[in-house]
Amino acid sequence: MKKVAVLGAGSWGTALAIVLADNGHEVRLWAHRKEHAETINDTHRNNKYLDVDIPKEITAFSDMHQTVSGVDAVVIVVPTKAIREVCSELNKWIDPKTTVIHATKGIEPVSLKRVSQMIEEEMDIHYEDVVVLSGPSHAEEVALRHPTTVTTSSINLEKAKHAQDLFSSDSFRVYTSDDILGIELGGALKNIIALGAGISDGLGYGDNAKAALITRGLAEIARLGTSLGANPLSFLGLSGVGDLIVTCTSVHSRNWRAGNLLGKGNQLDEVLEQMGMVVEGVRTVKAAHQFAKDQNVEMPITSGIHQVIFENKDPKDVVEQLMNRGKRDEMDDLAVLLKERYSE
Ligand SMILES: NC(=O)C1=CN([C@@H]2O[C@H](COP(=O)(O)OP(=O)(O)OC[C@H]3O[C@@H](n4cnc5c(N)ncnc54)[C@H](OP(=O)(O)O)[C@@H]3O)[C@@H](O)[C@H]2O)C=CC1
Ligand SMILES: O=C(CO)COP(=O)(O)O
Repeated sequence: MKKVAVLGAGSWGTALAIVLADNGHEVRLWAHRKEHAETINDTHRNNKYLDVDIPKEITAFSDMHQTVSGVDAVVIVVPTKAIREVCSELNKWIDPKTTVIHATKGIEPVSLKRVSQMIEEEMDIHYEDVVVLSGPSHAEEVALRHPTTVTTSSINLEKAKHAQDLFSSDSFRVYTSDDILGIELGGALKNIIALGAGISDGLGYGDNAKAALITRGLAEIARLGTSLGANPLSFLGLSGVGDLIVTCTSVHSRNWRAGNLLGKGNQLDEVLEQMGMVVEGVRTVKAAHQFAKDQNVEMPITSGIHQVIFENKDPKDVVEQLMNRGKRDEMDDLAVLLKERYSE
């Protein structure tokens, strides 16, 4: 049995805390609001975020020092916009030997940093030692112990394996990878495509359109990721196509649901207010749009979703624009990227 701290008491932090508690670990779940931690301890429920009973082995805290003292691992699961603030506080109290895992899916606008890079900037930890946990895993299903598969990835494979050992169970199968770049990008960028799948459904389009978005979305994710140095095969894995499928097709997905409301004609502000939970794709689309320009990589779907969300463009016009792009060979650029990578 290990002591593990989970920072972030939203839906995903709570579900991951349950996986760890089921594995016999002593789990400390940190909430940034004192009243939130007290409610979890008093009721063993976290109703706003997840409709399940929380095992007694999980204790909620709001004091960071108490939360992380003596733990073997810390799992950071706050929204991307809170990563820097939480990590800079964590850095005051964490023992340098502690394994640092994050399960957040986003890219920071303007700086274009991935979460592991933000962690390195805010903490006394080498980037190589940070672990990400990512894959097709809706909190609602994980909390019901439905079969789920994810990947833990770090340049330091020993750390990725440590995370694999902590989380692996009968219902939660964990693979490892050393391509943290590809795993983080896959997990973050799929949220943009899920917004698009929701918009498409909201407009009344069907399964053909969604399959097109998933497949061509994967192509542009792989295009950007490979141009940044990720292993193209990672995008065929759990944190690539796996997470794209689950997020674009599940009613649990907040990104899909937000997109669906946008497609039905609602305004972004009212959609986000209605959601009440984090919709990471909205900030990530800003970052990816900038990334694509900087890298000179074509990301037409991302650009279209940016136009709908931030440039007030009618989604139907964006669909028309996507359908009427110049004719091309399906594998054009991907074949070139793969050839470049494997020709040495
Ligand atoms: N939900 C899911 O199924 C999955 C989510 N993820 C990823 O996990 C990350 C977290 O998402 P999720 O748990 O779903 O989000 P939720 O919207 O369910 O919860 C967000 C949590 O973060 C807290 N929070 C907000 N701001 C801060 C802050 N400044 N400091 C500390 N805590 C803060 C909120 O607290 P309060 O409300 O009290 O302010 C709330 O407890 C995201 O990157 C998401 O993409 C990944 C896989 C699956
Ligand atoms: O990442 C997720 C599932 O793997 C959760 O996606 P949403 O944030 O869209 O709910």
